Amino acid sequence: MATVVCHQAITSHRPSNSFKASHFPKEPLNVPIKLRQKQFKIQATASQAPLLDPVLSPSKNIPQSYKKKSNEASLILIRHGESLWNEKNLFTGCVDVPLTEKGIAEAIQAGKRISNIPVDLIFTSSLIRAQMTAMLAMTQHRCKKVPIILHDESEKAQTWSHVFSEETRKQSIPVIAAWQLNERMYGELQGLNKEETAERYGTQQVHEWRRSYHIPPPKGESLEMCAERAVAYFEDNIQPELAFGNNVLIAAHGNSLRSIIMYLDKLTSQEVTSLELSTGLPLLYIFKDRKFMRRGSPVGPTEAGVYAYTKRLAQYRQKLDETLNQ
Ligand SMILES: O=C(O)[C@@H](CO)OP(=O)(O)O
Repeated sequence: MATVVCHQAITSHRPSNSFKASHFPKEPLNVPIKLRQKQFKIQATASQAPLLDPVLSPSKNIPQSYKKKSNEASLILIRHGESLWNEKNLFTGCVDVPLTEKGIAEAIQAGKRISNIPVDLIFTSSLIRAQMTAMLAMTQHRCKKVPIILHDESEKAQTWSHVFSEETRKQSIPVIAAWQLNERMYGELQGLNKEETAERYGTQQVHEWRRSYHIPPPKGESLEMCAERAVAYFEDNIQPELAFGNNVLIAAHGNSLRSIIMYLDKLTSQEVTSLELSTGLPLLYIFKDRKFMRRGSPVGPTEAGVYAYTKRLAQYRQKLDETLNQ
């Protein structure tokens, strides 16, 4: 299988000038500073360690910010549940529409399926359907932590959303909303009915707009253009977190996730044309030794197979069982 998008070396990120150097604990260079700034903000006056999962954290006394948490991490991808425009069969793209009742149920079901898989950090797009999906899925997680959206749109938003209790911080999961993970911008197709558009322009033309890698819809983004921002964001902000040992959940969209999966699975531009993602379906990857290993879709919390993915995941589930049975 040819490699279209190569795994690039993880680059270091320097603190921006606007942030005082003294605010930065020494960290592995592969930990994105921007993200740590955000984490730091939520940690406020606490220990300055990264947000840790107490279940996975080997020792609560060692400042975790100074060492890699683990050489293995889980990555869960979820396409949002059905939206009101999916239901109406309209091209949606970057139009910000919410989930339907069915979409809400799908998100909750996805949450049940990943409820025993560790999540330390959540990335969503800036669109409500992805954010709703992440939040609803997390209501089912057995860790019972609270997902908290980090607001960095202004200094004031950052300051006003500080959390001043370390205990509370430990019981929370930061949620980072990034426009780069938004759905592909569908240009002049946004709001049009898919079936009517196929009748007007021909099935073949509409299929090329929807699924080809290089061909953009009128005044919109091709999958290639979408990949330029979504995969770059993944490489710069998400992969370093996985390399650090943080377990990540990404809730995003059909096409932004297709571009990320193309990168993870090293699909060719031809192969990605037949990649379809169902709404609300979680997909699990294990990141180890700088490689992504696809593990399919977790079936459900009661299925034994889910816990056989890796020793680390089995241990996590066992710890959850012990903690919750106490
Ligand atoms: O309308 C959209 O934004 C997308 C995802 O729902 O549609 P398509 O499957 O055609 O890429």
